[in-house]
Amino acid sequence: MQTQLLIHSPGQMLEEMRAQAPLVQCITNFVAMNIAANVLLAAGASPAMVSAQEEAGEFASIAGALTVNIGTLSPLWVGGMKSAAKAASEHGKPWVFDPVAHYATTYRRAVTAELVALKPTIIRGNASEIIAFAGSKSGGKGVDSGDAARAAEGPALGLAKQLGTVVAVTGETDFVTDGQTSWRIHGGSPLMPRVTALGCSLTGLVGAFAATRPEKPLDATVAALALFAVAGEAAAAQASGPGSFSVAFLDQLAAIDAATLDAQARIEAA
Ligand SMILES: Nc1ncnc2c1ncn2[C@@H]1O[C@H](COP(=O)(O)OP(=O)(O)OP(=O)(O)O)[C@@H](O)[C@H]1O
Ligand SMILES: Cc1ncsc1CCO
Ligand SMILES: [Mg+2]
Repeated sequence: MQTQLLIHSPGQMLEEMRAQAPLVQCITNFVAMNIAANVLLAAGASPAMVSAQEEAGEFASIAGALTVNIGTLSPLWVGGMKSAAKAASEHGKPWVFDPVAHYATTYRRAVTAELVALKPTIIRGNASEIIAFAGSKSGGKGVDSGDAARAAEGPALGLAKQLGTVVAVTGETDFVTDGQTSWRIHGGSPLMPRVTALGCSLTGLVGAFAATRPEKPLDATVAALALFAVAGEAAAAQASGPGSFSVAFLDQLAAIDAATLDAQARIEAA
């Protein structure tokens, strides 16, 4: 499709990311911790799950990027999330926010407002999460999306303009925008939402690409989503269900090279 319109092709970004193997600080939930670390390692990055308030800010100053995910939120997490986000901003490091089910409870809404005020570079969520930011009623059920990704494109654009961040909505088709330029990424598989925490893991991978090209958060996000889409499609072709998909997906994240990614990514200007 129109990959050539991106300043950096996803393949070129993948090569650069693997050459750098960036250190990505992932403050993610208890469910995602293991699969997210494996996804980053398979793709070629170096994850570190460092979240304690006593060290999260200091660590953010040495990491290439920070990712923050509120999936299993409790007071234990919040101090570390905030000090890491502040330190990342102060040191000019990109940070990615994954607002898991932020609409579900008063507590999640309050913590989300505090984190958004710390100016994430990129927000990555499913359709229900992005729709809820626009104040519209979303169809989400807990952490799972209940809305079509297409329905979240308008809210994503509005959110990107309002906050001056890159916003990515994932689902059957992904949509990424910085409020000016927008892309759709096709591919992936319906098996992906049947394996827990792949979205959380993708947020970590967005962090890895953003660490590689901190000055290009839009292109970096597109590259991460394109790698997931191509790897997901290839893994589904070999899988007989969510279990074997999960294994094949990690193998594909490691096996896909720059040329394959550029040849198979289906990226459309939106
Ligand atoms: N129906 C689908 N068809 C193709 N790909 C999909 C589909 N649903 C999700 N994906 C892909 O799955 C990955 C994770 O996105 P998803 O929207 O499921 O995240 P999420 O809801 O935040 O996940 P989680 O909270 O379980 O971590 C993305 O790469 C997305 O493109
Ligand atoms: C299942 C689940 N519950 C809280 S976080 C999480 C991982 C997917 O978001
Ligand atoms: Mg999610």
